Amino acid sequence: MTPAVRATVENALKQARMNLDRRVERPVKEFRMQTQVALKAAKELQTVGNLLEEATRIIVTQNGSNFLSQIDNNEIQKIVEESNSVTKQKSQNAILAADSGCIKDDTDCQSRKNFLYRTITGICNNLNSPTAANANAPLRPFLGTQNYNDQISEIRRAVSGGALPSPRLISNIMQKSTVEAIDSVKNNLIMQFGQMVAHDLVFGPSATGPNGEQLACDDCNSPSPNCAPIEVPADDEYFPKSTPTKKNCISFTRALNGQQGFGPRQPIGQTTHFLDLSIVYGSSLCEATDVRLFADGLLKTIQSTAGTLPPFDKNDTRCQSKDPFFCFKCGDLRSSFHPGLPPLHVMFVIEHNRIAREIKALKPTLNDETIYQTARRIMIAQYQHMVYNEYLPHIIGVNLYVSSKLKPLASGRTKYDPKVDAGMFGEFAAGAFRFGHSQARRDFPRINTRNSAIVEVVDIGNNGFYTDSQYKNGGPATFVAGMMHSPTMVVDTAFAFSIRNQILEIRGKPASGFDLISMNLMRGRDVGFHPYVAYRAKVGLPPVNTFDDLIPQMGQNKVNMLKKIYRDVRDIDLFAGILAENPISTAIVGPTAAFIIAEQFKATKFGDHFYYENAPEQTVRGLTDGELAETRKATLGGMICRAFPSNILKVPQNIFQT
Ligand code: HEM
Ligand SMILES: [Ca+2]
Repeated sequence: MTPAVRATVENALKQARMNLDRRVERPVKEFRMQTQVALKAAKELQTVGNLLEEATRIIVTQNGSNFLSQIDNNEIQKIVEESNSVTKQKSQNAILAADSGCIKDDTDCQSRKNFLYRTITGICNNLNSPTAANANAPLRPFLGTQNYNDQISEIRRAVSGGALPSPRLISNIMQKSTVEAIDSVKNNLIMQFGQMVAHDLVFGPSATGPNGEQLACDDCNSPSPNCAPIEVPADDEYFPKSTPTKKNCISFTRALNGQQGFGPRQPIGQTTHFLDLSIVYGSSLCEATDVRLFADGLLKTIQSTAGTLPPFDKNDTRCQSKDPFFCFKCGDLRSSFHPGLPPLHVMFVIEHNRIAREIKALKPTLNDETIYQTARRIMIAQYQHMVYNEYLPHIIGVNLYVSSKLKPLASGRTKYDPKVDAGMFGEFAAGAFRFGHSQARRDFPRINTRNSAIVEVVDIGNNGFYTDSQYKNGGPATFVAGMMHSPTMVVDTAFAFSIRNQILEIRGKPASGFDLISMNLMRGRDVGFHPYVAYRAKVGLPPVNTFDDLIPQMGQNKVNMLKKIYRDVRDIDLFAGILAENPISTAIVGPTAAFIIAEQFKATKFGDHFYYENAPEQTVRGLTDGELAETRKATLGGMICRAFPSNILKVPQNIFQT
């Protein structure tokens, strides 16, 4: 970088700091429910991210966008530190150390320990690029670039230059145009398992105020670049409607900006991007510490009359159910979000502890750490096998599954490719893998398998961060039984009432929650998705000039629906487009979602040094041949039977079918 460029950068940073000091970010007046809570390390990144976003804006305004190509982003970290314009930028190691009081990850990638077991944060998985796909790594744009109106952060606009239609309007029209349908074959466990996989891979934290405050983003005229309020149409049937004199908006906080160089806003994923059961073991060192018992390799549990439960999290301020029905502490902050999650979380914890006890019985002299890490390694291997062997073919269909080399081998080994970045694609995280929101039904019927009767039906709509139901009626096991024996919904453009109206609604306070479908649509714009049609070429679908060109993938009715929503075919949001596509053969999603999901799971498999089928090499101790042979026999059904032996006596032959 030339001295002149450097001087321009330093000036822009100085000016940006002053602008941020003057910027009014409105914190919420009273606490609001949220799932996308940013942890400490993400907030550290945001301090720099917000500064660089503002500095980019200044440079583009003053020097034009071409100037950005003269800036060497590798030098920016140092300049930011030297210019002292933010509290000293923390390096990755400092972020790890920021978890003071918690166990430490060994960040020396050359040390042997990291080669034996995965780190908690995912650091050192890729030895050439130690922070690739670790907790807080950036989301990767599927087409290589993001789409913002100003190339920096402003939400995409319609081809006409005006605003795109409100996501709530889109959600309403999709719902009205489609008849809700239940899946005639698949059960609700496929939805719930999918959400666990989603939470393992993705956690996009929301932006906060400069001091970590929750932002108020419900003012339709909010000037904050961290807010994108969702306008409620005048004919809305649930949320307070907009009127000719006053617009009403559903609150929407943008994804936390973790950009560490000049250029566009950069969303991040706060969990490890690897498929590594971070939902169980945590993605930060403090989470990992909180869930461990630190004796005999065990994880903490609670014994209740409803069976084994995860330990309490008495500090979760989002918890709506009161003492003694505390919310739970698991490896992921969203574990008490709705009734379907704690049962699967506790199942993994029970299985971990069973394996740990077995190891201890076989080798009584092993210490806590070794037992914990060994059990964790076996658990992750079993779970990866379930995802690749049992779950994925149902989602993307057998042909793509096989041609993408996602099917586990019957024998032999896979080969790790250090050139593959396992990091999440933004379009997977905030688009394609959210197909499950259309699978979600309104309720969770609980079944007592001893008499096969439904004992209770628990609605998602008034059970967000209420865990009282987990302590009653047979506990988690009856939820799992219910999921196995009740159907899931078809993936299409119709959604369950609670999903569209009552996410995180507080009991007795109608419209205090959110519409998940409009959040998905806005999230896609927030993180810079291109319009749906831009992805089709990569998928191998024919180009689109008019709405009618979409008929082969969507059918006339869906195309009519999209015409009602968008003025130009190039305006269609990715999430709306993929849900409007008809499923491909033997899949539950259409060609575009299937393609993005397949590409992601390829990266997740071949870019993970610890993927369970990889050959053991000098640097990473993979599974032995015997261990791998055992892992290849692992099934989700088997784990369910072992976790709930007194309640669940049999499971479906195909675990994802009723
Ligand atoms: C009852 C079921 C479910 C509910 C209530 C639910 C709710 C939510 C909510 C509130 C968000 C955050 C939205 C945002 O702020 O942008 C989210 C994100 C997400 N959901 Fe779901 N979800 C459910 C099931 C599923 C399923 C079955 C899948 C996939 C198969 C899935 C995949 C995702 C993904 C990939 C994200 C992004 C994660 C993140 O950035 O944190 N969800 N979901
Ligand atoms: Ca993970």
